[in-house]
Amino acid sequence: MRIPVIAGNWKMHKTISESLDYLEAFRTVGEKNGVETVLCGPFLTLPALVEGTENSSIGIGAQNMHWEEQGAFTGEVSPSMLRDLGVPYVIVGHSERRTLFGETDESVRNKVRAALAHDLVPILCVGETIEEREDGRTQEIVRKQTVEAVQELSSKEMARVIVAYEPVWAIGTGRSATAEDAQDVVAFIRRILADQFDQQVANQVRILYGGSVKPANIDELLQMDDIDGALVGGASLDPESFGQLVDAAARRGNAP
Ligand SMILES: O=C[C@H](O)COP(=O)(O)O
Repeated sequence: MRIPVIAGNWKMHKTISESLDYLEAFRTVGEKNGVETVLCGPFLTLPALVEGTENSSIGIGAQNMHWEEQGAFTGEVSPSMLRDLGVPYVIVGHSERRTLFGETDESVRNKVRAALAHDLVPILCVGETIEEREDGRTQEIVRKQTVEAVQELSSKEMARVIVAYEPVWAIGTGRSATAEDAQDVVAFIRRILADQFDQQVANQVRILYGGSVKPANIDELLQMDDIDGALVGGASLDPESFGQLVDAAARRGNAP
């Protein structure tokens, strides 16, 4: 059985002291058996988040990293720096990185490989824009982004990757994909993984949905066979609502 994942992406929100206040409130609601809970804060908050979640099951993630070990890359953070800090997860290829910061399929591939080589779990984001969806190109885009990112991995490496399907038009817009539409694309990603690797690997990989996930729509999303959790932006900023999402995943995990 795939363990559900609820990952919060704070994006460029929260100072160190705000992060600590958040943890104070979240620690009691965020730890649930059978759910992998992850908080991805801005780089500066990561040491406080790692320290503040010691002896808890809450995992901490970065929102980006460079793929090189070290070098003349002003402003960048390397995988070994994250590892050294005790950060186990990293978001890779978020659409905001792709569209606002020029991230390419090639850099995403390099980052996925580097994350795995440093024993970090990459949360690989893929998803189409509204124009691509309206042109009927969702599958083409999602296939390209997925294949380009994972094509050089071994099956063992692939099984450790978490994939997040995030249609760009649903991010921060309040307009979530319907659970059925999200399921269709997530199932399609699983078929791509079966083609690229094998069915066993495809069955193992956790695939999340992201895009305007909130307490009001999480249950229907989690009822879908192939959706193993959520990558959450806005609703992860409030410990109460993020806790409700974790609760929903715990209920799903406990369901017969
Ligand atoms: O990484 C998270 C996604 O971009 C979703 O953001 P959102 O929940 O605010 O739509």
